[in-house]
Amino acid sequence: MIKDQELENNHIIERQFPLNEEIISLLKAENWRELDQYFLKAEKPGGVLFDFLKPLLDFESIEHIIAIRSAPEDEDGIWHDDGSRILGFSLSLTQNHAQTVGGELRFRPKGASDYHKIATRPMGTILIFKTGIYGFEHMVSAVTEGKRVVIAGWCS
Ligand SMILES: O=C(O)CCC(=O)C(=O)O
Ligand SMILES: [Fe+2]
Repeated sequence: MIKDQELENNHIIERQFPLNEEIISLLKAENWRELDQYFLKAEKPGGVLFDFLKPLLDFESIEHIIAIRSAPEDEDGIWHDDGSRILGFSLSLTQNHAQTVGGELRFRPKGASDYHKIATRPMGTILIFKTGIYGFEHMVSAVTEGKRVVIAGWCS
């Protein structure tokens, strides 16, 4: 059950997630392994990410991946709905978002021709959105300049 009124009404919302020095130094060092470990802990009950998302809806577990897209080899993603997950999120860890072109998150009711688009967000911004369970789908467009780094994840 969704508990956040803004998420309920708007289907996709943007919040600021508190990033600490540890995350920022791991990012600068491109230490993806340790960064992944950090979020494995953060997404467990009592962890910072779990507790951050908890007020928004009822869920039991979180999974994540570190998704990196960079020009020029990047390609458009495909429309998808995150399957049986009840919520999707995309936490930007993009350090130079002003120099990053493309990498839009596109979001729409399944099969609609029009979509809502959100350019690559600054580091610390988290987009939280409804999945196919609620009749929505999303995709990420190709990064045509720069590099986009996000923690993409799902609540179940
Ligand atoms: O890269 C993103 O912002 C979202 C990625 C995504 O939708 C997914 O991995 O399911
Ligand atoms: Fe997704």
